[in-house]
Amino acid sequence: MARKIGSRYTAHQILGRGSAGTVWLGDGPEGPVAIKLLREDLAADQDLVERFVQERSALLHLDHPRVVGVRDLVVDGNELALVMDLVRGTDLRTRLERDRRLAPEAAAAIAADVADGLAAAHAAGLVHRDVKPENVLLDALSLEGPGGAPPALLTDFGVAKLIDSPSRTRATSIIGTPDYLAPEIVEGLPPRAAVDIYALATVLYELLAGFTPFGGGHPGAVLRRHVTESVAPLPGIPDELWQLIHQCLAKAPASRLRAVELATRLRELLPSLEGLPPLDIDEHVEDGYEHDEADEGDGEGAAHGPATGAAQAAAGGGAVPLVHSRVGPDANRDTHTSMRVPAADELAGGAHGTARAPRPVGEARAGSARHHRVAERRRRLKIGVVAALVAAALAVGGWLATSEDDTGSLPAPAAGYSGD
Ligand SMILES: Nc1ncnc2c1ncn2[C@@H]1O[C@H](COP(=O)(O)OP(=O)(O)OP(=O)(O)O)[C@@H](O)[C@H]1O
Repeated sequence: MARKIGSRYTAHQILGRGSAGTVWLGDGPEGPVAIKLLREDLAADQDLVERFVQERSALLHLDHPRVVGVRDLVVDGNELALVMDLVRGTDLRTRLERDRRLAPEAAAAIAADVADGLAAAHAAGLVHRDVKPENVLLDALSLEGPGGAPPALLTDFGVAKLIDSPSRTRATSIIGTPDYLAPEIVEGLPPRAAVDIYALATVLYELLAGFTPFGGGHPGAVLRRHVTESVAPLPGIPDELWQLIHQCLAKAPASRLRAVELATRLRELLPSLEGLPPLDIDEHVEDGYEHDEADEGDGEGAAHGPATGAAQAAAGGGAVPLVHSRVGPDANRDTHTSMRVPAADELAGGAHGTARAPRPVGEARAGSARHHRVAERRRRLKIGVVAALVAAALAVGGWLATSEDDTGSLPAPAAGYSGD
């Protein structure tokens, strides 16, 4: 059902829902648009509305082909809406869920597009603060680029910052999505452009690997890993591509490349990545056995229990807002996180910490998406084995009860799995 947004826009149909609100397909004086209608509780926040208006000109002036343009900001009674360019296509999360991993050329091309968008934003003094696959839209109507990748556009500029108003978060809170948060944010430093580079390198890693480098398990554990753990090269990854990712995942913000350099370096690499297939990195994990003992021996999963928050979302391929959603679409959930900044000893592992040496590549971390896929497979296997044993026992019992020919011999047991 159509609804008016301010005096100039009409929203027709819901395109999707995020944690900050609902995105509608709409139209305005210049044709079709996407309208992000912020959640009521956000729209009712006076401080947020003021920031919204303050950000107005910065957002409206960020005009770049790799950034979803914000055309208008509407404050109308209790409604707060961002009117954006309409992108016909899907978001990168949806593509990743479909393909699980992208070929290096396509992954690098998409990351280069996003880096271009970030370069323009950073030059304008804007930090995105929430770079993740959900915030990258793929334009299905334009010509495909290298590796068959559709042109990518970065969206949701300014939203993380808007949500980060003093009345909504305290000075010690963290804003962002845990898997993509740079270590300096976890340590409580103000977010600068380098946080976007770290998040983009995380996205690029995820496009290649199918999982993020530090995700999985309790959100607090994810934050700590950003600060304490290093990441090993993905098997089979071209060395130069790995060097770029590695440099942009540096703990020290100053060691990371700037967006414009990253875009250039990625584009320079594209010819050498042409035709390479997606990395073949966790087929053995898919088989579900090779690293089980190591996984289960890692106390982290045990300490935090199975598939809480981040791991559940990661297992489903989704990003991991620290504040869990309430029931139902567009529920009154918080955007991103209001988690406090961990103390130094907690980051270092502390008395109850779980800091560990870097894992060998390919090993699933307890609590990670892969760990839970393995654990789930093992659980199903166990259920199957128990069911088979019960069936066998019933069969034997039935045979004993009904056998007229009591020779003392039992039927041969059915062949079945006996391991684990
Ligand atoms: N400009 C746009 N054009 C077309 N579709 C869009 C546009 N912006 C967002 N969408 C679609 O609307 C949906 C919700 O987007 P939204 O930005 O609200 O949430 P999100 O980024 O997925 O999650 P979150 O806000 O929790 O980070 C997404 O599926 C996205 O594909």
